[in-house]
Amino acid sequence: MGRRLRDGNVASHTPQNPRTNSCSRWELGVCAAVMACVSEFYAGKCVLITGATGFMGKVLVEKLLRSCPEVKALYLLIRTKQGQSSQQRIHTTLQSKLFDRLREENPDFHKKIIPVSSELTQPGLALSDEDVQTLTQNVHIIFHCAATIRFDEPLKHALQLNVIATQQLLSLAQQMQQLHAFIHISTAYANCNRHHIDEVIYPPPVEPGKLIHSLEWMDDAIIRDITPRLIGDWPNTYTYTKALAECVVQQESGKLNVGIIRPSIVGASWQEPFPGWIDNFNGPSGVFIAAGKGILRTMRASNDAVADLIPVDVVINLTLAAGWYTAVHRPKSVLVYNCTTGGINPFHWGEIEHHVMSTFKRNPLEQAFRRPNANITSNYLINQYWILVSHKFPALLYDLFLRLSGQKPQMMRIFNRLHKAIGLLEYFSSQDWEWNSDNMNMLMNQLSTEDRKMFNFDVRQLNWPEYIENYCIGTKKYVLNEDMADIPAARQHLRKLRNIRYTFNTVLLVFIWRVFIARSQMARNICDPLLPDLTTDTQKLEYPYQQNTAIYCPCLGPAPAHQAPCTTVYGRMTVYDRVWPYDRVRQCMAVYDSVWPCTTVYGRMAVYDSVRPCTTVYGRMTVYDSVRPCMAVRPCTTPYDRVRQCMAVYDSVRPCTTVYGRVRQCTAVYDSVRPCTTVYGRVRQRMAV
Ligand SMILES: CCCCCCCCCCCCCCCCCC(=O)SCCNC(=O)CCNC(=O)[C@H](O)C(C)(C)COP(=O)(O)OP(=O)(O)OC[C@H]1O[C@@H](n2cnc3c(N)ncnc32)[C@H](O)[C@@H]1OP(=O)(O)O
Ligand SMILES: NC(=O)C1=CN([C@@H]2O[C@H](COP(=O)(O)OP(=O)(O)OC[C@H]3O[C@@H](n4cnc5c(N)ncnc54)[C@H](OP(=O)(O)O)[C@@H]3O)[C@@H](O)[C@H]2O)C=CC1
Repeated sequence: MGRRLRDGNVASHTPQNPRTNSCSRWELGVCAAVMACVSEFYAGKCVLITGATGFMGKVLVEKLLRSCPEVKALYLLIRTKQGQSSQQRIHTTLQSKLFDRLREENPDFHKKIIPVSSELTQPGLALSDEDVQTLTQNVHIIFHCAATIRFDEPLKHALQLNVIATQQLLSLAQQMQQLHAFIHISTAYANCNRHHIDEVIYPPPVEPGKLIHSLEWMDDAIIRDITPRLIGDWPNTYTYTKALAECVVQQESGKLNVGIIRPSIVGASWQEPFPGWIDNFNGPSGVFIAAGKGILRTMRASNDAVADLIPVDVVINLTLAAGWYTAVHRPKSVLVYNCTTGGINPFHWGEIEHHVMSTFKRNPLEQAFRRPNANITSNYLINQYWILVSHKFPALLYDLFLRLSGQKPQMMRIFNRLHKAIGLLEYFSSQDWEWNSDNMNMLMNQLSTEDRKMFNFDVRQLNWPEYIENYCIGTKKYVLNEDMADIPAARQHLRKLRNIRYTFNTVLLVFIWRVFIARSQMARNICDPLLPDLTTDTQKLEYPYQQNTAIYCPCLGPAPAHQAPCTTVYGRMTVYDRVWPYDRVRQCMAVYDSVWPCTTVYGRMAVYDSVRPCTTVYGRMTVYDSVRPCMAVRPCTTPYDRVRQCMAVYDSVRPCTTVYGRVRQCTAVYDSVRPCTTVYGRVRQRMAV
């Protein structure tokens, strides 16, 4: 148990009423020792909440109204947005599925909600005088959740909302006559430039007042240029301004009772109001969805790094309990609560990957782009390779398909956005931090048995595989609004995708084999010995070339004597094209065949000799042999087999083991034709003779 002093040092913390189950009757006179102190504390209280239309704000409003039904009023500071007033916006927010359980239990819950129009980035929070008066007279507890959580927010705007608005809210709080507690929601990553993070407010990277003053006169372009220098060790403007906000809270808290909650990565609900509730793409949710849709195949993350996820209901339960504790026990200094799981019940990104993939295979998302199969790696190059092969290449192909079918290409655009988003998250998934959570434990010990159940934030009980499964299903149901009844159709779609993949892979393999491997001697040298030699001993004796050709023609049988496969120009050209796509040779052979199509080896040799009598072993043997084995060996019916057969014959003349040697061997044949300055000229000449 430790209390933090304003100078950031840790001191031993003794609650002002150090009883077991210390529900303090003496300060606010609200509860009995084993009763639900927290909910009774909120009875009759007016609570001000900022950020109530946001992810955490909504869960806070719901939980407060459901578990503290005697709360008097909730003042929600909401800005007008997209032409909707704060009243209309809260009305829309309350329609969310999140409030279904509350609607059932207490249909009149909305009567306690009082929307107050407020733009937090404006002077005086843009509150009307009347609203200021109402708030200063009535509010007992403030929960400040509003913030910009975008990692790419321009520094000036992030500062305005996360720091200046906090400052203004604190000065409004100072005017409040009945305020018991001010709870500020920060983030566990406010000090992510450190590896070990205690529950203290660390010295700010820069004096917030000075920075605010400097940025006031600078134009946006200058600020953009100096932002990387200003934020230094912090990965983005969000974490940087959250660190400054903590400092502002400490500086401006005066006599207020202040608590700071630092959640790590807030995920879907664990238990309340129902498992798996989530309504946005932030943090890991977007990554899970992208992986479930089969779009995301690779991401940089460390398998062994702790994934410090924390369910949103855990954060809200802790926040409400901290509100109670701060008001009742009035710690002398700002108390910071690191609300994390890593130190208590660690789970790793590698395990998360496994459970996310297995859940989405069992409960597929609709209209997946590919079968879910994402892998994380900490290696930059491997990740880049997979981005190229598994992201960009399929995106290009799909866009090509869309273009050809008259639609607008979109896949590359989606991938670019995804890469931007995951690029911003990688900092958090590639390393881990150690957070001290003494104050969270202390607060748990302060709760009555009843409260521990009602405001449960004991993450030791969290069963990760179950939680991740509910989380993934939650993204399907509440973010993508997909119906669970349609899962069989989604599975069918995955099966279709699998068949398409098998077909595509087979075609690709054949293509690669024919275009690259079949032309590479090195690859053949590797592959050929692996193929079986099915030649019988008799065949070997009868026809020595079969020893060379057998391995290329595994289904050898005695060939009919008259068989002469090289009978067409096309077949002949194909053979040459495969061996060496050299236009002149093709031309020559085409000319020969068109002049005198030969069906026997002797005939062919005669043609050859009529153009240029072969005087070299290479030239002679190669031409002769390339024809001869074809006549004896039957099963080589494809051009590809034929080429291999020919090459085997070449090898029998002078086996080559290097690519270079191979090329030379081939060119020896061509060279015997080459002395003609032009082939046509030569042939015409010869023909004339
Ligand atoms: C299976 C693999 C398993 C391995 C998993 C590994 C996972 C690692 C996860 C690490 C998470 C670390 C989080 C650290 C959090 C720090 C905690 C906090 O305090 S603070 C809390 C954390 N704060 C944050 O997480 C904020 C991070 N987000 C941002 O900063 C910005 O949204 C942005 C820069 C990413 C995109 O900006 P911009 O290009 O202007 O685009 P818009 O904003 O306008 O949105 C465009 C579209 O994209 C959608 N979408 C949004 N986010 C994601 C996403 N992550 N992804 C995908 N999609 C996303 C969005 O819904 C929208 O859809 P639509 O409406 O068009 O259909
Ligand atoms: N989500 C997470 O993973 C984590 C969040 N946190 C902290 O929790 C808090 C809540 O986060 P979360 O709910 O996820 O964030 P959301 O982005 O979901 O919600 C932000 C809220 O702030 C409000 N807001 C933003 N700008 C203004 C403005 N100018 N005037 C009035 N209201 C404004 C938004 O209102 P509007 O609807 O009008 O935009 C919205 O209600 C933040 O302080 C964040 O730093 C900490 C750790 C992790």
